[in-house]
Amino acid sequence: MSFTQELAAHTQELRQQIHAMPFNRALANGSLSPEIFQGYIIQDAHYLEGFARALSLAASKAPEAQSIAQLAGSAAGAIAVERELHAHYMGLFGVTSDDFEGTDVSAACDHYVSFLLRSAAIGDFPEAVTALLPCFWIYRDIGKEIAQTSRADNPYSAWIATYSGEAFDQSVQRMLDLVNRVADDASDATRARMHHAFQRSCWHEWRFWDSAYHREGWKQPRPEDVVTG
Ligand SMILES: Cc1ncc(CO)c(N)n1
Ligand SMILES: Cc1ncsc1CCO
Repeated sequence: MSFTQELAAHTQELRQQIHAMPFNRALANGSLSPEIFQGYIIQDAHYLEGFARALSLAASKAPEAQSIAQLAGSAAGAIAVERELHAHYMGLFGVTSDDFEGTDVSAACDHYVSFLLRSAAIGDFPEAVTALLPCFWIYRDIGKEIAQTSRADNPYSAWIATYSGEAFDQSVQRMLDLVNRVADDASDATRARMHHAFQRSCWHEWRFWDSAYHREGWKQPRPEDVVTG
């Protein structure tokens, strides 16, 4: 079994739960509320910028030239997707740049990006690339699965086409190959840290969609929890 197959086996339940989320079911049949998608796409624009920064940091730590180019290329790819997909949907749903500028990053988005940046900045290269893998892999799984059932008139078909498409598939495959090569040379202790980073990022993927679906911002102190007198 390859290392990435091991990662998949250890996270099977959570990844299946992600497929079953109401956000993804509604995206698949086109019934997802435009307000929810709008909130999601604004957070995802923030996310992709942070993700590209984390990829660039990981690129700077790569042990050989080919991986530097691969990770930096994915960083450029993420910014290109951010521009195209987000401009398309922001136009379609009437999100203005003022709406975007005026929407603070959500707690879930901030937490995920902080985790990726911390893994890339403080973790070693194996940990960094494994933390970054679910962003690629889970989106390809979800994109391909949804593409099988989605109708051509689905309002979210541009999103579905991006993540089920050939170009994205190639970058996901290169990332899987990279993580498998890194794991081949890694000690048991390093592999254990890679597993942990992967599980954390899978959880963040779940949380990002859950938070978008429930339109969560930043939880605040409850009045009833404030003790007076
Ligand atoms: C939260 C999130 N994870 C992964 C991707 C795909 O890169 C994305 N666009 N957003
Ligand atoms: C992971 C990822 N997500 C959107 S673009 C991209 C990199 C494509 O190379």
